[in-house]
Amino acid sequence: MTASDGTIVSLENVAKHFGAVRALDGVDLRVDPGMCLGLVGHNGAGKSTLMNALAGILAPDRGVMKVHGHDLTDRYSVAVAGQNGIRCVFQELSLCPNLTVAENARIFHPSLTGWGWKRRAGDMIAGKLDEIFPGHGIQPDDIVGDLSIGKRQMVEIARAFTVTDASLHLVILDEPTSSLDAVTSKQLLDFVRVEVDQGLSCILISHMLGEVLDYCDRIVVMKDGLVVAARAGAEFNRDTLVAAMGNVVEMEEIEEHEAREWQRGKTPVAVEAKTDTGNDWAPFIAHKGEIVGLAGLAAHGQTRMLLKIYEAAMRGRKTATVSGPVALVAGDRQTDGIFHLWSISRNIGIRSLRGMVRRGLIDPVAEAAMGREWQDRIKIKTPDMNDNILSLSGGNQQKALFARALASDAEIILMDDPMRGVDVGTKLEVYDLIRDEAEKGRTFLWYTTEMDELYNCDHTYVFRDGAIVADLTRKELSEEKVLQSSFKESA
Ligand SMILES: Nc1ncnc2c1ncn2[C@@H]1O[C@H](COP(=O)(O)OP(=O)(O)OP(=O)(O)O)[C@@H](O)[C@H]1O
Repeated sequence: MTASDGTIVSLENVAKHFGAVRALDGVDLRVDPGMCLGLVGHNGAGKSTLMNALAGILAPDRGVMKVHGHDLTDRYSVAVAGQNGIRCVFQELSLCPNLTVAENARIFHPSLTGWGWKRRAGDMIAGKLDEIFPGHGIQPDDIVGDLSIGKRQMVEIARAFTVTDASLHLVILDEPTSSLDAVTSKQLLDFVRVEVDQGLSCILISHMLGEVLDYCDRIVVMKDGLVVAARAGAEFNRDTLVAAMGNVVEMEEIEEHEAREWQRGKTPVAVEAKTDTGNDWAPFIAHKGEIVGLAGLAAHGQTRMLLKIYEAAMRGRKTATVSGPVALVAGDRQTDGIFHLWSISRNIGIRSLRGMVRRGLIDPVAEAAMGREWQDRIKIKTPDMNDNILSLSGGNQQKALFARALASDAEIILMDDPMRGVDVGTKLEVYDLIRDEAEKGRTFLWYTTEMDELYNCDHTYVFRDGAIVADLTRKELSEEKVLQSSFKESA
């Protein structure tokens, strides 16, 4: 059932307020069949709110929502979106962690009933995973909560593209590659392109501007709840896109990967560890003041190494040698990072409580002062730091986790893919902050799925199958070398 103009969805003048925050301030958006639409904007610009409205999760305060030309404003809901072939892959993944991969797939398909439904659901999701992510290594009977965040993201994406009886018209992908490595991200984006060429439509929300520029037919830029630019993808380049987002960063800054002066071994060892495999090409060593990268395909032992070091420092385990207090910026912020019931300020201050306790109680003035300082330093977008942490956009929650680690007394900071969902302007500021703190003697161990971020590191260990397979200096580092090491024996 398609209206005469062929549009899948059109939103007119859609607004949504959360108290004083105008998350959407009158947005128009239109998606046509066979279109990959890129949606970009700074953290808190309103992208996820707009997509939540489109997925039927949030009811707008005003505006018109039309699907296939029909005005559904008054009766729009998740069920109506689903019936009209609109699905969403959420930034904060929506899988049930206690169910298997197959059972999670079944949730989207009520028609999968009767004898053998589990096997059929398993075959369906396995087939889609094979199609999108060949070599994914996920089994239909895996419990979702046991999977790494990258694999969970893959399951959530594959599930969104499964089809049984109802047809699929539009898949909204909210930062789908944020936990995927370069190889898996490309598999997904190539798949999306094929689907779009066959008539499906996708909305791709991403802070990876290269992805949006390379894969989207049309790009819409949001700023402070408004659409500020909407043009054919080919009419943008990185400069004009960054400028449209309202970022004051210059392109040279983004591309500048100038190595800092660093002589390895001139400072004492801060961390020494080995993987469990016994196959390491080099021991894992970080010196005081060093920025050490952890690279390779996702879930090849990088997070395990960070947790091993964390446990050695926090619980006195002999799994690694650590010279001082550590703080961890968790990669899976919903599960391991934020305290969901607490305010933003308390979430930041929790790692520094010792310095804030007066007569056995947390000093609210000190806590608020720390919150305000970090709000200014890394621009956490909120009207009130006493608001609940969940009132922040995804990228702003991630900034709060950064602030927690940097505000603490930790001499060693472990970062597990810490820039998930952080916008381009903030990233550059955080990179500078990390450099400054390293100059002052802090040690950073930085696992990242973003190749470009490794250029901020003094040297980089590449992991494969749980072992260290290469140790690249800043000068030796290249995407090709990291990929080579990720697939071959050593580099
Ligand atoms: N449930 C909520 N309660 C209060 N404020 C909210 C809520 N959800 C979103 N907001 C606010 O609305 C604004 C837009 O948030 P949204 O999540 O849409 O941004 P975004 O563009 O998706 O950001 P990011 O790139 O960080 O994911 C932000 O200022 C955010 O703090």
